[in-house]
Amino acid sequence: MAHSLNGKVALVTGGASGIGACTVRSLLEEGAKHVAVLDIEVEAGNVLQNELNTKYGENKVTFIECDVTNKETLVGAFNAVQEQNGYIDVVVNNAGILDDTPENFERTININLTSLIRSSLHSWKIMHKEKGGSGGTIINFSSVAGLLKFEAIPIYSATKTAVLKFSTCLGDETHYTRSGVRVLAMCFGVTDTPILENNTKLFDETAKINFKEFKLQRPESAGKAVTEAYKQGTSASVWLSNADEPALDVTKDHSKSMESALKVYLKMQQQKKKHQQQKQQQ
Ligand SMILES: NC(=O)C1=CN([C@@H]2O[C@H](COP(=O)(O)OP(=O)(O)OC[C@H]3O[C@@H](n4cnc5c(N)ncnc54)[C@H](O)[C@@H]3O)[C@@H](O)[C@H]2O)C=CC1
Ligand SMILES: CCCCC/C=C\C=C\C(=O)C/C=C\C/C=C\CCCC(=O)O
Repeated sequence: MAHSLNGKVALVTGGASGIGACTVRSLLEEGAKHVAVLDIEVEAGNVLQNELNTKYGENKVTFIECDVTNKETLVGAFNAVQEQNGYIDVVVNNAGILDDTPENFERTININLTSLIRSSLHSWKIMHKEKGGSGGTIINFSSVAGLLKFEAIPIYSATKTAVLKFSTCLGDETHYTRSGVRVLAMCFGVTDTPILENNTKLFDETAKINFKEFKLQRPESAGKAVTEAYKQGTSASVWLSNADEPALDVTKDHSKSMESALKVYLKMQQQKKKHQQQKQQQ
């Protein structure tokens, strides 16, 4: 059965830029009644809110300044959205960073995994049919780094693998039957967003990739894939959004994702090897 976004209230963490902002746009395109954007980037959040309220009508989007790692602020933001809209039907846990430096790896885990779990469990509590809720959907952002092996980013990859496992367990049919809470996982291939600018903060400097040489996925394709997965996905399903191709359900066959993703990443591996050889020759 296809699910509809018409009239739904959604909350997107880290929704002020990149894939999150494109997800906000796609949710509104699909008829969402209201979208709350939680982010630490106040200027970008306000600009997005104003732009989309002009386009779609007053009070369609609310920006809330929120660091997802702060428990009180996160729960406060959920409460504010519930008070304003009566309910939250869809939670998109998008906020994430890629910083595998030894100095900052704990923040990467905290944002990408701990806060995502906290947000999911809070959403679960609100939406759970046996706890007074009416069901809903949680969409958690993993990555091709949760499906394939990218040795240059071990910490980021660990968080994304854990997100994948957490989401497929929480969304399992045994839970879904009772909770009415669908949990989906999205795996994106490399997508052209500000996260690439932090490509300098790598675990291993020799792995530096020049992304300018590749045709990267457009963030709009990733945002569209999120709403496609929302419409079609069963609970605990895993979706791949790579190279601007339509969203692909890879729950049963992760090798499909390999097939699609490897075309791009084999080329990256070659570039990396060349870079390493050049360094050795210096
Ligand atoms: N761009 C890519 O190639 C891929 C991205 N992803 C995932 O998609 C998600 C979004 O990434 P992008 O849009 O690419 O990055 P981005 O850097 O454009 O967006 C991330 C957003 O999260 C916000 N954010 C960061 N820390 C936060 C915090 N503590 N509290 C609240 N908001 C916070 C940022 O301000 C920003 O608006 C991340 O989870 C990322 O891991 C997954 C696969 C590929
Ligand atoms: C090596 C750092 C890549 C930085 C790219 C920026 C963001 C990507 C976020 C993702 O979730 C995508 C996941 C993996 C990166 C894909 C390819 C990098 C290849 C790295 C390698 O082979 O060494």
